[in-house]
Amino acid sequence: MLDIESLTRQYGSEAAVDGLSAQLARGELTVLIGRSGAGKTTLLRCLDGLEQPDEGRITVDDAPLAATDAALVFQSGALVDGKSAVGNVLDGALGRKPAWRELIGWHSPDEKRVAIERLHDVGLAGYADRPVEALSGGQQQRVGIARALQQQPDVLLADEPVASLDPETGRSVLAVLAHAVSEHDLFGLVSLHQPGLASDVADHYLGMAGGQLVLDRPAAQIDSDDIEGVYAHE
Ligand SMILES: Nc1ncnc2c1ncn2[C@@H]1O[C@H](COP(=O)(O)OP(=O)(O)OP(=O)(O)O)[C@@H](O)[C@H]1O
Repeated sequence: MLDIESLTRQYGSEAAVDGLSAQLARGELTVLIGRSGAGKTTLLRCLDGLEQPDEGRITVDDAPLAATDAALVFQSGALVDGKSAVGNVLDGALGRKPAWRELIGWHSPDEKRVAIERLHDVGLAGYADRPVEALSGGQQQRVGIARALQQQPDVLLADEPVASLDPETGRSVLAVLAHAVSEHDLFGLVSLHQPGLASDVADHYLGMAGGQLVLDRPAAQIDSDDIEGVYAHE
């Protein structure tokens, strides 16, 4: 289990995440919903180690979660134009390598083989050498997922990864995320503004309002009133 215990992150006098406790199960995709400003991004950034909580803790099987255990897929993919798909995937793991390797961008043949496998995982086997700017938005998001997987995370996070995609493409990208989570037995947490897009692949839903948890339920027990209830909170 991944345990989030009484997590608080303050910005000045405002708590963006306010004493939130929740659990994620391994191999499951949890969808995080809530109105704009509810605290979803802040929670994801605390899990990714980009923000330090003011209070509370995050543990996996009782051990503190390290920043290197989590990988975050950004809304826009955050890819480097001019680089190939496989080059972008390889860069995903660079922060974990010695500084000299980061400087010259050196990758071992084994890392390159794994990066090609990650592209295969996300349905982009034939696109390794394609510059990322010559890929569609959905394909770019798949590269972003492969890039996160290259970091060999235990926790796969995604912050509104399908916000800029049409519904059908968004669904297919979420299916790729869900597949990666179950295939690699990860803890998966994805924030979404259109929860309906995840209805086929979500295992669990968390809802936030005003930094607090207002919904925590398995997908099998969710109905539209539950979802609307989250957005009804001020
Ligand atoms: N770096 C920051 N400095 C000050 N306040 C911040 C900062 N980041 C977020 N906040 C505030 O914290 C609250 C939660 O923001 P957050 O981005 O986590 O919400 P969100 O649910 O992800 O919203 P959205 O769906 O619009 O992305 C908001 O009131 C926001 O203004």
